[in-house]
Amino acid sequence: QTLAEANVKLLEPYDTVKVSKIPDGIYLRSINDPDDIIWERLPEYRVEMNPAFAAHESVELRINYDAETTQLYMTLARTSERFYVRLRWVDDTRDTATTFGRFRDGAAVQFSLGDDETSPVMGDGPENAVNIWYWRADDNSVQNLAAGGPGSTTLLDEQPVTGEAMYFENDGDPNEWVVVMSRALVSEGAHTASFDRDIVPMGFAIWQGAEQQRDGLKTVLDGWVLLDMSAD
Ligand code: HEM
Repeated sequence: QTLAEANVKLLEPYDTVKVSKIPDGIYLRSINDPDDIIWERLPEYRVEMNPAFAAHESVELRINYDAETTQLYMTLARTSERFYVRLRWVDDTRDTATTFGRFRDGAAVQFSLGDDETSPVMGDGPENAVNIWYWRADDNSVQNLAAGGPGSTTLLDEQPVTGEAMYFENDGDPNEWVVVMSRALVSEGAHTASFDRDIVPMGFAIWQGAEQQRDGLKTVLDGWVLLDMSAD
């Protein structure tokens, strides 16, 4: 465990975490600025990410269950208008294109549209769907998706989620991606997660492009983190 890890609280699946409130009148330099000083003032947490189990055979052939768990660092915040998640993780290489044997880096968060009984494996059927925000390093955009289990990922008509990423080549320390995604708290549309709830179950996925990760081949949090939205 590095010093950086020791200073950041580890969240286990099904832990509750309070979403920080950014006071009214405080603004980021730009809407999703990954490098804004505000992030240093808010608590950061981490979760341990493990390879997603093989949902189909082609994943089984490529998966490396012995791979070390990776750490995903996160800051969870809201203003009176928007919800923000800032993700940070070590990645030696910046993969922004899909070429032979290499794929783009990516990150996604998912929200249960119901409670934490919904499957954290991207939901389970149309009645137990999830809303996914999916950032990809190739076009640096965030897609607003819905899924009711692996293989059912659908691009939604409404695209209210925005994001921005920065890749830091750190002198002496490992390189890392920092990605901020955000959305207005109030957003219309089918399969759009509501933040007007006491508890919002949230999940996480990371794709390391240099390790051929794409689709189901990725690291995930095995379960939900329960967002406590009550801060004011
Ligand atoms: C054990 C857990 C999981 C398994 C077994 C799994 C499996 C899969 C499979 C088989 C696919 C390819 C078919 C498709 O596009 O639907 C896929 C794609 C995808 N998954 Fe998952 N998944 C898991 C967890 C997650 C989590 C936690 C998230 C988000 C936080 C997520 C987000 C996505 C996204 C965005 C895609 C589309 C990727 C692309 O277009 O390259 N998954 N997953």
